[in-house]
Amino acid sequence: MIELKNVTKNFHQKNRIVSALSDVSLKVPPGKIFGVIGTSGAGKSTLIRCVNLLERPTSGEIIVDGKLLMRLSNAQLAIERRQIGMIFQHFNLLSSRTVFENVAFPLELVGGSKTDIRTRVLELLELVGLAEKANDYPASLSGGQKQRVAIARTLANNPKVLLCDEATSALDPATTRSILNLLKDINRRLNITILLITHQMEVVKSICDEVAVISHGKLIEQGSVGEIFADPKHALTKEFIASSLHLDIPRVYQERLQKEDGEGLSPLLRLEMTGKSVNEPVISEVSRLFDTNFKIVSAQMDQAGDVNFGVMLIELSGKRENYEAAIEYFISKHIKTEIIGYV
Ligand SMILES: Nc1ncnc2c1ncn2[C@@H]1O[C@H](COP(=O)(O)OP(=O)(O)OP(=O)(O)O)[C@@H](O)[C@H]1O
Repeated sequence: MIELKNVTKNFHQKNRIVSALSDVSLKVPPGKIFGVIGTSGAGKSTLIRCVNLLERPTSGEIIVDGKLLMRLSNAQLAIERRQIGMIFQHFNLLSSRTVFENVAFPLELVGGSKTDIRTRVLELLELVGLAEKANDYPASLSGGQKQRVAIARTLANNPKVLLCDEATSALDPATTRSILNLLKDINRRLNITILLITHQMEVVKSICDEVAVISHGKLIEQGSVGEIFADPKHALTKEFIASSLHLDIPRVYQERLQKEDGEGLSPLLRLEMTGKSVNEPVISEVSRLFDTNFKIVSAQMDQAGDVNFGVMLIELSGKRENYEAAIEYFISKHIKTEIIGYV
């Protein structure tokens, strides 16, 4: 549905050239959610703005729904852009218009009877769960509600493609989840293809089917979310995954934590499970095989694509030789195991 072929974008700044995208190629199949993740300045915004030609690539091709956008006249491009919705980090609502009027705006631009517009706007507000806010102004809405209005507005003309430019970056975690759920719902119910850019692996993990990692204007790795989480190749990809596997050591444990093993102490282990880790009840096996006991101190287990992964802190107790064997066993099962200390 969306294809970027060898897209390069250079910006000319005074007497130097900034290379924002370099030979970027990707394909987003119809009906899929594709995420592009990268750190600040990697070229994410430039990439997504190239898809609807808000930025014109220096070279390469942009193909959306079979049309080579860079070869279209301005009039043809204006028509094609109606198929491409876009939402932004800061929502970009019109502050002097009510929620209803914001959503009606794109419909007024293409013409239509007042009754048709009203019916469509109310249907869209229902879809995003904001029917009761129709007459409110954006200033009185929360960030999440503003993004819902922006989503309703961009869906007004039935786009085939939705571009999301850091759509949840300005939102708190709970609101982020509700907006991501809404995007997933829209993707399923309306079969809209979504391309999103983000710096948060959480976003990729929760709704994307496929992901590409961008660094210094180049795509360094791409694949299905399951594949990438199971077997990340590039150090940056590993870092992004690790950042989504964060677990704090509870304060009572931090206070008791010793660097060295000693009489009466037990190791505190950090176990990281990825797609390579075997899907077996390893912890209870360890307990049985090596006569050790374990206590789960904290855990964050999740699913990305079809891969189970997560991180867990456990306190192992038993004889030293037993827990050493247990650690060996975890490692043999491809569970990344680290002794944080002894408690
Ligand atoms: N209009 C412009 N003129 C000159 N340089 C630009 C322009 N837009 C972007 N750049 C440069 O291109 C590179 C990529 O910028 P871009 O905004 O695409 O990155 P990003 O990954 O979206 O970053 P962020 O997450 O911080 O928004 C940066 O070096 C940036 O300074």
